Amino acid sequence: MVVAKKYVIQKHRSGLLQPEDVKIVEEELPELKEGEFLAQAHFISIDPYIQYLIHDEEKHPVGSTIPGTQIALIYDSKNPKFPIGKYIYGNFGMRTYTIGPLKDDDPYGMPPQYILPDFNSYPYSYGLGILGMPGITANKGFLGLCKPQPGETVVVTTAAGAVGSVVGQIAKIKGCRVVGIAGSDEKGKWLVDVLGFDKFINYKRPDFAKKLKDAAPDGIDCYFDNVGGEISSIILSQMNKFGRISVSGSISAHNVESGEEPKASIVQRHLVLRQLKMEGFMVTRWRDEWFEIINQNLQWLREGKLKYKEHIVCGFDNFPKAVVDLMTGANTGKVILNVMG
Ligand SMILES: NC(=O)C1=CN([C@@H]2O[C@H](COP(=O)(O)OP(=O)(O)OC[C@H]3O[C@@H](n4cnc5c(N)ncnc54)[C@H](OP(=O)(O)O)[C@@H]3O)[C@@H](O)[C@H]2O)C=CC1
Ligand SMILES: CCCCCC(=O)/C=C/[C@H]1[C@H](O)CC(=O)[C@@H]1CCCCCCC(=O)O
Repeated sequence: MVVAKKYVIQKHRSGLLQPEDVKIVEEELPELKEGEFLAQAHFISIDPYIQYLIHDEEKHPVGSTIPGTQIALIYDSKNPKFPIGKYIYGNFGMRTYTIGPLKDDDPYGMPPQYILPDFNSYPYSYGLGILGMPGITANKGFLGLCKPQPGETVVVTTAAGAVGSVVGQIAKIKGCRVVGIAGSDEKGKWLVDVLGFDKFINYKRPDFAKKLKDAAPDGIDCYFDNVGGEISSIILSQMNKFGRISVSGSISAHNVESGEEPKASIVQRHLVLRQLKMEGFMVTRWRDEWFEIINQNLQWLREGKLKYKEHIVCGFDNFPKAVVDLMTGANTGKVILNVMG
Protein backbone atom coordinates (compact mmCIF):
# COMPACT_ATOMS: atom_id res chain seq x y z
CA MET A 1 0.00 0.00 0.00
CA VAL A 2 1.27 3.47 -0.89
CA VAL A 3 0.67 6.48 1.37
CA ALA A 4 0.69 9.81 -0.46
CA LYS A 5 1.38 13.13 1.27
CA LYS A 6 -0.41 16.20 0.00
CA TYR A 7 -0.58 19.87 0.96
CA VAL A 8 -4.02 21.20 1.76
CA ILE A 9 -5.11 24.74 2.60
CA GLN A 10 -5.64 25.38 6.28
CA LYS A 11 -6.09 29.16 6.44
CA HIS A 12 -6.62 31.97 3.95
CA ARG A 13 -4.84 35.30 4.28
CA SER A 14 -4.27 38.26 2.00
CA GLY A 15 -0.52 38.57 2.55
CA LEU A 16 2.43 36.29 1.87
CA LEU A 17 1.92 32.57 2.60
CA GLN A 18 2.88 31.51 6.13
CA PRO A 19 3.77 27.87 7.02
CA GLU A 20 0.65 27.54 9.21
CA ASP A 21 -1.62 28.38 6.25
CA VAL A 22 -1.05 24.90 4.83
CA LYS A 23 -0.70 21.42 6.24
CA ILE A 24 0.41 18.01 5.04
CA VAL A 25 -2.27 15.32 4.99
CA GLU A 26 -1.62 11.62 4.37
CA GLU A 27 -3.80 9.61 2.03
CA GLU A 28 -3.74 5.83 1.46
CA LEU A 29 -3.88 5.10 -2.24
CA PRO A 30 -5.91 2.14 -3.55
CA GLU A 31 -4.48 -0.70 -5.66
CA LEU A 32 -4.01 0.22 -9.32
CA LYS A 33 -6.83 -0.71 -11.68
CA GLU A 34 -6.36 -1.69 -15.34
CA GLY A 35 -5.38 1.44 -17.33
CA GLU A 36 -3.93 3.28 -14.32
CA PHE A 37 -0.40 4.24 -13.28
CA LEU A 38 1.24 5.39 -10.06
CA ALA A 39 3.47 8.46 -10.31
CA GLN A 40 6.07 9.41 -7.69
CA ALA A 41 6.78 13.17 -7.54
CA HIS A 42 10.46 14.13 -7.98
CA PHE A 43 10.25 17.85 -8.77
CA ILE A 44 7.43 20.29 -8.06
CA SER A 45 7.06 23.62 -9.84
CA ILE A 46 6.69 26.69 -7.64
CA ASP A 47 4.80 29.32 -9.64
CA PRO A 48 3.43 32.77 -8.75
CA TYR A 49 -0.18 31.67 -9.38
CA ILE A 50 0.06 29.41 -6.28
CA GLN A 51 0.32 32.43 -3.97
CA TYR A 52 -2.60 34.00 -5.82
CA LEU A 53 -4.82 30.91 -5.71
CA ILE A 54 -4.42 30.24 -2.01
CA HIS A 55 -6.04 33.63 -1.32
CA ASP A 56 -9.19 32.49 -3.04
CA GLU A 57 -11.51 30.97 -0.43
CA GLU A 58 -14.30 30.33 -2.89
CA LYS A 59 -12.38 28.32 -5.49
CA HIS A 60 -9.87 26.82 -3.03
CA PRO A 61 -11.62 26.19 0.30
CA VAL A 62 -9.95 24.97 3.49
CA GLY A 63 -9.04 21.27 3.09
CA SER A 64 -8.58 21.44 -0.70
CA THR A 65 -5.32 20.21 -2.22
CA ILE A 66 -3.04 22.98 -3.48
CA PRO A 67 -2.87 22.87 -7.29
CA GLY A 68 0.40 22.65 -9.17
CA THR A 69 2.52 20.75 -11.63
CA GLN A 70 5.32 18.25 -11.19
CA ILE A 71 7.81 15.94 -12.84
CA ALA A 72 7.19 12.41 -11.62
CA LEU A 73 8.56 8.92 -12.16
CA ILE A 74 6.14 6.20 -13.25
CA TYR A 75 6.58 3.92 -10.27
CA ASP A 76 3.99 1.28 -11.14
CA SER A 77 1.72 0.89 -14.12
CA LYS A 78 -1.16 -1.02 -15.62
CA ASN A 79 -1.19 1.24 -18.68
CA PRO A 80 1.22 0.54 -21.57
CA LYS A 81 1.14 4.23 -22.60
CA PHE A 82 2.75 5.11 -19.24
CA PRO A 83 5.46 2.47 -18.72
CA ILE A 84 7.31 2.00 -15.41
CA GLY A 85 10.57 3.99 -15.31
CA LYS A 86 9.48 6.85 -17.59
CA TYR A 87 9.42 10.46 -16.36
CA ILE A 88 6.26 12.44 -16.88
CA TYR A 89 4.97 15.94 -16.42
CA GLY A 90 1.72 15.96 -14.44
CA ASN A 91 -0.80 18.57 -13.32
CA PHE A 92 -1.17 16.55 -10.11
CA GLY A 93 -1.06 19.23 -7.38
CA MET A 94 1.22 19.44 -4.34
CA ARG A 95 1.42 15.73 -3.61
CA THR A 96 4.04 12.99 -3.45
CA TYR A 97 2.19 10.12 -5.18
CA THR A 98 -0.66 10.26 -7.69
CA ILE A 99 -2.75 7.70 -9.49
CA GLY A 100 -3.27 8.64 -13.13
CA PRO A 101 -4.17 9.21 -15.84
CA LEU A 102 -6.01 12.41 -14.97
CA LYS A 103 -8.82 13.66 -17.18
CA ASP A 104 -8.15 16.55 -19.53
CA ASP A 105 -10.39 18.97 -17.61
CA ASP A 106 -8.12 21.66 -16.14
CA PRO A 107 -10.12 24.93 -15.96
CA TYR A 108 -7.25 26.87 -17.55
CA GLY A 109 -6.45 24.22 -20.16
CA MET A 110 -3.16 22.94 -18.72
CA PRO A 111 -2.29 19.46 -20.06
CA PRO A 112 -3.14 16.76 -17.48
CA GLN A 113 0.07 14.72 -18.03
CA TYR A 114 2.53 13.71 -20.73
CA ILE A 115 5.67 11.63 -21.02
CA LEU A 116 8.60 14.04 -21.12
CA PRO A 117 10.14 14.54 -24.54
CA ASP A 118 13.83 13.67 -24.95
CA PHE A 119 15.78 16.52 -23.27
CA ASN A 120 19.18 15.11 -24.32
CA SER A 121 21.33 15.45 -21.23
CA TYR A 122 19.35 18.24 -19.55
CA PRO A 123 17.76 17.49 -16.15
CA TYR A 124 14.13 16.33 -16.04
CA SER A 125 13.35 19.33 -13.82
CA TYR A 126 13.83 21.58 -16.88
CA GLY A 127 10.40 20.23 -17.92
CA LEU A 128 8.91 22.59 -15.32
CA GLY A 129 10.90 25.58 -16.56
CA ILE A 130 12.59 26.43 -19.82
CA LEU A 131 11.43 23.14 -21.40
CA GLY A 132 7.90 23.45 -20.05
CA MET A 133 5.15 25.93 -19.22
CA PRO A 134 7.33 28.96 -18.25
CA GLY A 135 9.56 28.48 -21.32
CA ILE A 136 6.50 28.39 -23.57
CA THR A 137 5.11 31.48 -21.81
CA ALA A 138 8.36 33.33 -22.55
CA ASN A 139 8.72 32.14 -26.13
CA LYS A 140 5.19 32.55 -27.49
CA GLY A 141 4.06 35.25 -25.06
CA PHE A 142 6.92 37.41 -26.30
CA LEU A 143 7.38 36.45 -29.96
CA GLY A 144 3.68 35.88 -30.65
CA LEU A 145 2.37 39.08 -29.06
CA CYS A 146 5.25 41.58 -29.25
CA LYS A 147 6.45 40.58 -32.73
CA PRO A 148 9.90 42.11 -32.07
CA GLN A 149 11.99 43.49 -34.92
CA PRO A 150 15.81 43.64 -34.99
CA GLY A 151 17.10 46.87 -33.44
CA GLU A 152 13.98 47.48 -31.36
CA THR A 153 14.14 48.17 -27.63
CA VAL A 154 12.54 45.56 -25.38
CA VAL A 155 11.82 45.91 -21.65
CA VAL A 156 11.03 42.90 -19.46
CA THR A 157 10.05 42.82 -15.77
CA THR A 158 10.87 40.00 -13.29
CA ALA A 159 13.82 39.77 -15.67
CA ALA A 160 15.88 37.38 -13.52
CA GLY A 161 13.02 34.91 -13.03
CA ALA A 162 11.96 31.77 -14.90
CA VAL A 163 9.91 33.55 -17.57
CA GLY A 164 11.64 36.96 -17.70
CA SER A 165 15.18 35.61 -18.09
CA VAL A 166 14.11 33.60 -21.14
CA VAL A 167 12.14 36.51 -22.67
CA GLY A 168 15.22 38.78 -22.49
CA GLN A 169 17.49 36.17 -24.06
CA ILE A 170 15.03 35.45 -26.89
CA ALA A 171 14.88 39.21 -27.50
CA LYS A 172 18.68 39.19 -27.85
CA ILE A 173 18.48 36.21 -30.26
CA LYS A 174 16.08 38.34 -32.35
CA GLY A 175 18.56 41.24 -32.47
CA CYS A 176 16.84 43.57 -30.00
CA ARG A 177 18.26 45.88 -27.37
CA VAL A 178 17.11 44.55 -23.98
CA VAL A 179 16.50 46.33 -20.67
CA GLY A 180 15.81 44.01 -17.73
CA ILE A 181 14.01 45.14 -14.57
CA ALA A 182 14.49 43.19 -11.33
CA GLY A 183 14.79 43.66 -7.59
CA SER A 184 18.50 43.33 -6.76
CA ASP A 185 21.84 44.48 -8.16
CA GLU A 186 23.13 40.90 -7.95
CA LYS A 187 20.36 39.83 -10.33
CA GLY A 188 21.32 42.72 -12.60
CA LYS A 189 24.92 41.53 -12.74
CA TRP A 190 23.76 38.06 -13.82
CA LEU A 191 21.47 39.53 -16.48
CA VAL A 192 24.13 41.75 -18.03
CA ASP A 193 27.35 39.75 -17.48
CA VAL A 194 26.03 36.23 -18.05
CA LEU A 195 22.82 36.51 -20.11
CA GLY A 196 23.91 39.44 -22.27
CA PHE A 197 21.15 41.94 -21.44
CA ASP A 198 22.14 45.48 -22.50
CA LYS A 199 20.90 47.32 -19.41
CA PHE A 200 19.47 46.58 -16.00
CA ILE A 201 17.41 48.66 -13.56
CA ASN A 202 16.76 47.77 -9.92
CA TYR A 203 13.12 48.85 -9.46
CA LYS A 204 13.58 48.99 -5.69
CA ARG A 205 15.97 51.95 -5.97
CA PRO A 206 14.80 55.56 -6.45
CA ASP A 207 14.31 57.46 -9.74
CA PHE A 208 13.01 54.50 -11.75
CA ALA A 209 11.49 56.72 -14.47
CA LYS A 210 14.72 58.65 -15.01
CA LYS A 211 16.83 55.48 -15.03
CA LEU A 212 14.48 53.96 -17.59
CA LYS A 213 14.84 57.04 -19.81
CA ASP A 214 18.64 56.73 -19.57
CA ALA A 215 18.55 52.99 -20.32
CA ALA A 216 16.12 53.36 -23.25
CA PRO A 217 16.83 56.87 -24.65
CA ASP A 218 15.08 56.12 -27.96
CA GLY A 219 11.92 54.86 -26.24
CA ILE A 220 10.52 51.35 -25.81
CA ASP A 221 9.04 49.27 -28.63
CA CYS A 222 8.10 46.08 -26.77
CA TYR A 223 7.24 45.49 -23.13
CA PHE A 224 6.79 42.02 -21.59
CA ASP A 225 4.79 42.80 -18.44
CA ASN A 226 5.07 40.32 -15.56
CA VAL A 227 4.31 42.74 -12.72
CA GLY A 228 1.59 45.32 -13.40
CA GLY A 229 1.33 48.21 -10.91
CA GLU A 230 3.13 51.55 -11.05
CA ILE A 231 6.33 50.14 -12.57
CA SER A 232 4.31 49.04 -15.60
CA SER A 233 2.50 52.38 -15.82
CA ILE A 234 5.88 54.18 -15.93
CA ILE A 235 7.15 51.80 -18.61
CA LEU A 236 4.01 52.38 -20.71
CA SER A 237 4.56 56.14 -20.44
CA GLN A 238 7.90 55.70 -22.24
CA MET A 239 6.69 53.48 -25.09
CA ASN A 240 7.16 54.47 -28.72
CA LYS A 241 4.32 54.93 -31.18
CA PHE A 242 2.83 51.54 -32.20
CA GLY A 243 4.61 49.77 -29.32
CA ARG A 244 3.42 46.30 -28.26
CA ILE A 245 2.80 45.15 -24.70
CA SER A 246 2.43 41.47 -23.82
CA VAL A 247 0.69 41.15 -20.45
CA SER A 248 1.82 37.93 -18.81
CA GLY A 249 1.12 38.56 -15.11
CA SER A 250 0.67 41.01 -12.28
CA ILE A 251 2.87 39.68 -9.50
CA SER A 252 3.01 43.09 -7.79
CA ALA A 253 -0.58 42.37 -6.69
CA HIS A 254 -0.16 38.75 -5.50
CA ASN A 255 1.01 39.04 -1.91
CA VAL A 256 0.17 42.50 -0.66
CA GLU A 257 -0.03 42.55 3.13
CA SER A 258 -2.79 45.17 3.25
CA GLY A 259 -5.14 42.95 1.28
CA GLU A 260 -5.68 45.86 -1.13
CA GLU A 261 -4.38 45.67 -4.67
CA PRO A 262 -1.71 48.32 -5.39
CA LYS A 263 -2.81 51.53 -7.11
CA ALA A 264 -1.20 52.58 -10.39
CA SER A 265 -1.46 55.61 -12.68
CA ILE A 266 -3.99 55.43 -15.51
CA VAL A 267 -2.39 54.13 -18.73
CA GLN A 268 -5.15 54.78 -21.28
CA ARG A 269 -3.72 58.13 -22.34
CA HIS A 270 -0.45 56.44 -23.35
CA LEU A 271 -2.33 53.67 -25.14
CA VAL A 272 -4.29 56.20 -27.17
CA LEU A 273 -1.66 58.86 -27.91
CA ARG A 274 1.07 56.32 -28.73
CA GLN A 275 -1.36 53.93 -30.43
CA LEU A 276 -0.09 51.00 -28.37
CA LYS A 277 -1.27 47.42 -28.59
CA MET A 278 -1.63 45.72 -25.20
CA GLU A 279 -2.72 42.08 -25.01
CA GLY A 280 -3.00 39.60 -22.16
CA PHE A 281 -2.58 35.87 -22.63
CA MET A 282 -2.68 32.49 -20.95
CA VAL A 283 0.09 30.14 -22.06
CA THR A 284 -2.47 27.40 -22.68
CA ARG A 285 -3.58 29.25 -25.82
CA TRP A 286 -0.55 27.56 -27.45
CA ARG A 287 -1.32 24.04 -26.25
CA ASP A 288 -1.42 22.72 -29.83
CA GLU A 289 2.16 23.92 -30.37
CA TRP A 290 3.43 22.90 -26.88
CA PHE A 291 6.08 20.37 -27.96
CA GLU A 292 7.18 22.38 -30.99
CA ILE A 293 7.98 25.35 -28.70
CA ILE A 294 9.75 23.13 -26.15
CA ASN A 295 11.87 21.87 -29.03
CA GLN A 296 12.73 25.41 -30.16
CA ASN A 297 13.84 26.31 -26.61
CA LEU A 298 15.82 23.05 -26.37
CA GLN A 299 17.60 23.83 -29.63
CA TRP A 300 18.56 27.33 -28.39
CA LEU A 301 19.77 25.80 -25.10
CA ARG A 302 21.93 23.28 -26.98
CA GLU A 303 23.35 26.04 -29.19
CA GLY A 304 24.29 28.01 -26.07
CA LYS A 305 21.94 30.86 -27.07
CA LEU A 306 19.79 30.37 -23.99
CA LYS A 307 21.25 30.06 -20.50
CA TYR A 308 19.18 28.77 -17.64
CA LYS A 309 19.34 28.66 -13.87
CA GLU A 310 17.26 26.91 -11.18
CA HIS A 311 16.65 27.93 -7.58
CA ILE A 312 16.20 24.54 -5.92
CA VAL A 313 14.60 24.11 -2.49
CA CYS A 314 15.01 20.59 -1.11
CA GLY A 315 12.36 18.53 0.69
CA PHE A 316 8.56 18.27 0.37
CA ASP A 317 8.27 19.83 3.85
CA ASN A 318 9.85 23.01 2.50
CA PHE A 319 7.00 23.92 0.13
CA PRO A 320 6.07 27.06 2.15
CA LYS A 321 9.70 28.24 2.10
CA ALA A 322 9.87 27.71 -1.67
CA VAL A 323 6.75 29.88 -2.18
CA VAL A 324 8.18 32.60 0.08
CA ASP A 325 11.51 32.50 -1.82
CA LEU A 326 9.64 33.02 -5.10
CA MET A 327 7.39 35.79 -3.86
CA THR A 328 10.14 37.72 -2.05
CA GLY A 329 12.54 37.52 -4.97
CA ALA A 330 15.10 35.26 -3.24
CA ASN A 331 15.28 33.30 -6.49
CA THR A 332 17.40 33.84 -9.55
CA GLY A 333 15.87 31.58 -12.20
CA LYS A 334 13.14 28.97 -11.87
CA VAL A 335 12.03 27.88 -8.39
CA ILE A 336 11.84 24.09 -8.06
CA LEU A 337 10.97 21.97 -5.04
CA ASN A 338 13.14 18.85 -5.12
CA VAL A 339 10.92 16.30 -3.39
CA MET A 340 13.63 13.62 -3.24
CA GLY A 341 16.38 16.01 -2.07
N1 LIG B 1 0.14 34.32 -18.55
C1 LIG B 1 0.60 33.10 -18.34
O1 LIG B 1 0.14 32.12 -18.93
C2 LIG B 1 1.72 32.92 -17.38
C3 LIG B 1 2.17 33.99 -16.68
N2 LIG B 1 3.19 33.86 -15.78
C4 LIG B 1 3.59 35.07 -15.06
O2 LIG B 1 4.95 35.34 -15.31
C5 LIG B 1 5.48 36.09 -14.23
C6 LIG B 1 6.80 35.48 -13.80
O3 LIG B 1 6.60 34.15 -13.35
P1 LIG B 1 7.85 33.23 -13.00
O4 LIG B 1 8.90 33.46 -14.01
O5 LIG B 1 7.34 31.87 -12.78
O6 LIG B 1 8.33 33.82 -11.61
P2 LIG B 1 9.78 34.42 -11.28
O7 LIG B 1 10.78 33.33 -11.37
O8 LIG B 1 9.98 35.63 -12.11
O9 LIG B 1 9.64 34.80 -9.75
C7 LIG B 1 8.84 35.83 -9.36
C8 LIG B 1 9.63 37.12 -9.24
O10 LIG B 1 8.72 38.20 -9.10
C9 LIG B 1 9.40 39.27 -8.51
N3 LIG B 1 8.47 40.00 -7.64
C10 LIG B 1 7.87 39.56 -6.50
N4 LIG B 1 7.07 40.50 -5.99
C11 LIG B 1 7.17 41.57 -6.83
C12 LIG B 1 6.60 42.88 -6.83
N5 LIG B 1 5.76 43.27 -5.89
N6 LIG B 1 6.94 43.71 -7.84
C13 LIG B 1 7.79 43.32 -8.82
N7 LIG B 1 8.36 42.11 -8.85
C14 LIG B 1 8.06 41.25 -7.88
C15 LIG B 1 10.59 38.71 -7.73
O11 LIG B 1 11.81 39.17 -8.33
P3 LIG B 1 12.46 40.61 -8.01
O12 LIG B 1 13.70 40.34 -7.23
O13 LIG B 1 12.76 41.11 -9.37
O14 LIG B 1 11.45 41.41 -7.26
C16 LIG B 1 10.50 37.20 -7.99
O15 LIG B 1 11.73 36.60 -8.20
C17 LIG B 1 4.41 36.10 -13.15
O16 LIG B 1 3.71 37.30 -13.21
C18 LIG B 1 3.50 34.96 -13.55
O17 LIG B 1 2.21 35.11 -13.04
C19 LIG B 1 3.83 32.69 -15.59
C20 LIG B 1 3.43 31.57 -16.28
C21 LIG B 1 2.31 31.58 -17.21
C1 LIG C 1 -3.80 36.20 -11.64
C2 LIG C 1 -2.96 34.98 -11.53
C3 LIG C 1 -2.47 34.47 -12.84
C4 LIG C 1 -1.40 35.35 -13.46
C5 LIG C 1 -0.77 34.76 -14.67
C6 LIG C 1 -0.30 33.37 -14.47
O1 LIG C 1 0.66 33.11 -13.77
C7 LIG C 1 -1.02 32.36 -15.15
C8 LIG C 1 -0.70 31.08 -15.04
C9 LIG C 1 -1.56 30.06 -15.60
C10 LIG C 1 -0.96 29.37 -16.78
O2 LIG C 1 -1.27 30.04 -17.95
C11 LIG C 1 -1.63 28.04 -16.83
C12 LIG C 1 -2.18 27.86 -15.48
O3 LIG C 1 -2.77 26.87 -15.09
C13 LIG C 1 -1.85 28.98 -14.61
C14 LIG C 1 -2.90 29.15 -13.53
C15 LIG C 1 -3.77 30.31 -13.59
C16 LIG C 1 -4.66 30.46 -12.40
C17 LIG C 1 -5.33 31.79 -12.38
C18 LIG C 1 -6.47 31.88 -11.44
C19 LIG C 1 -7.29 33.09 -11.70
C20 LIG C 1 -8.69 32.98 -11.16
O4 LIG C 1 -9.32 31.93 -11.35
O5 LIG C 1 -9.17 33.95 -10.61
